[in-house]
This record gives sequence, structure tokens and C-alpha cells, in this order.
Amino acid sequence: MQKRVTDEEIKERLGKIKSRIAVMSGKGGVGKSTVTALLAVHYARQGKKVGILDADFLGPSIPILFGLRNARIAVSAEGLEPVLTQKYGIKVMSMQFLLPKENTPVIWRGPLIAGMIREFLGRVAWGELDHLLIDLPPGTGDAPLTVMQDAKPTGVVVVSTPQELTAVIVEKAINMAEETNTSVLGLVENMSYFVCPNCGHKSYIFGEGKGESLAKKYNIGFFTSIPIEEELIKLADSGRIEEYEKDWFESAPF
Ligand SMILES: Nc1ncnc2c1ncn2[C@@H]1O[C@H](COP(=O)(O)OP(=O)(O)OP(=O)(O)O)[C@@H](O)[C@H]1O
Ligand SMILES: [Zn+2]
Repeated sequence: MQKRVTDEEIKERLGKIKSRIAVMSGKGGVGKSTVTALLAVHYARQGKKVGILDADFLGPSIPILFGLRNARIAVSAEGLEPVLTQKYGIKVMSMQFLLPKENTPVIWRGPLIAGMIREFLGRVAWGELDHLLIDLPPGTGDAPLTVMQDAKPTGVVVVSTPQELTAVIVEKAINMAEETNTSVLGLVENMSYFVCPNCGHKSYIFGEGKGESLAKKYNIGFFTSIPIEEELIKLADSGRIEEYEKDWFESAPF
């Protein structure tokens, strides 16, 4: 048996990563993984060295978005080697890469998941990175908090759909960030509106402006809203998210 990962090992690896951004959501299925991937692509296009830690162990979707579902990790002298994405060479680590078969369900209890995240943080050979994006487990409970405590993010980005987006979600996110001595850097309202392909009309199906006013109210420095888009679904489902051309984070200050 290999020895357990120590705090020092984690500290040493994380010390080579300039910024670590945890992406969280109040609920599952709101687009957390999609936003994580789009943020990674945003940084990669600026020439930054980027990694993604898929810490959503029970529903690992990062490998699917980048067409890496059949990839498996290798071990080198440096540690566990992350898998590189095709277009930008983003370094990805996911539980998915350790499963014997693609569709093996991950049925794990909390403590095991916590142990695994420490393995990932202490043994993955990220090398020097400008940005590590961490796709947290959904929700604002123990699971994402445990990951945050170990990964010590420099900031948190919250993703929500307009239907889920309430003051309560934002407050929970702020509390979670505070518990790990960090802050909420940005709020992303996903599936915010739909642009009619015929006339270009922007339709705010679930109401307009809620996200932006919550961001203002809670002093969150960056807000963006992403529409429901067929193109995004197509590229995401076919593992070609790197080919999505729009950048919803152009003006992000982080
Ligand atoms: N802006 C968008 N327009 C269209 N489809 C979207 C958009 N954002 C996300 N989706 C789709 O919604 C589904 C859920 O997205 P995603 O997997 O990113 O959510 P999640 O919050 O990470 O979910 P989970 O909790 O399962 O990890 C996916 O099929 C994705 O392609
Ligand atoms: Zn129309």
C-alpha cells in the first residue's frame, strides 16, 4: 500500500498553481461542468497554462465535454499524469480515467471521496499552472465543502439557472467561500435566455435581470449570463467543447 498523501505534499503541488477556481452550484444539472469547461477554454485561448480537476466524482462530465471518456491516466516519476485535451492541451484529471469501464458507476461514500480528492491534489503531476479549475460536486453541503477545504481555492464561481437562482443560493455560496477563507469571484446565470433563430429576439423565458441584481446586492465583482444554445449542446454532447467560439468570460477580472 502506498502511504497516504500528506498536507505537505498537497501544499507543494498546489504551490505551483497560481490560481485555483472552484466552480459550484446549488443544484445538479444547471451547467456547472459546462461553465468549468468554458472558463478553461477562455484561459487557454489567452495562452495560459490550464488544468481542470473534475471533483464531481458521482457524475464526472468533464471527460465527456472534451471527448476524453475513454482516456486512462498513466503514472510517471512525477505522479499521476493528467490527460491532455486535443485542441488546447488543457490538463484534465477525473475519476472517470481510473474506472475500469466507461459506464462503471461510482458508488462511494463521503470519506472515500474525501480521500480520493486528497490523492488527486497530492499526486497529480500538474506541473506549473496559471489556472486550475475545480468542478465541485453539486450542492452547497458537505461534499463540495470538503473538496474546497482540501483544494484551498483562491476563489469561487457560482453557476445557476434563473429558476434556481435565489438569494439563499448566493448566501450559501458566500458562506461556503468564507469557511475556506476565500470569496465569490463571479456569478454565472446559465440558460438565461433564448435567441430566436428566425428573428434574433432575446427571450428571457424565466424572467430578466434577477442574476445581475443579486450579484450587485451581494457585491460579487463579475456577472455573466449564458443563453440556452443549440450549438453549445451539440459541441458538448459530441466532446468538442473546445470548438465553441463564443467567450462569455471576456470581461472577467479574475
Ligand atoms: N447554456 C446552455 N445551453 C444549452 N445546453 C446547456 C447549457 N448549459 C448546459 N447545457 C446542457 O445541460 C446539461 C447539464 O449541463 P452540465 O453537465 O454542465 O451541468 P452540471 O451542473 O455540471 O450537472 P451535474 O450536476 O450533472 O454535474 C448538459 O447536457 C449540457 O450540455
Ligand atoms: Zn422570433
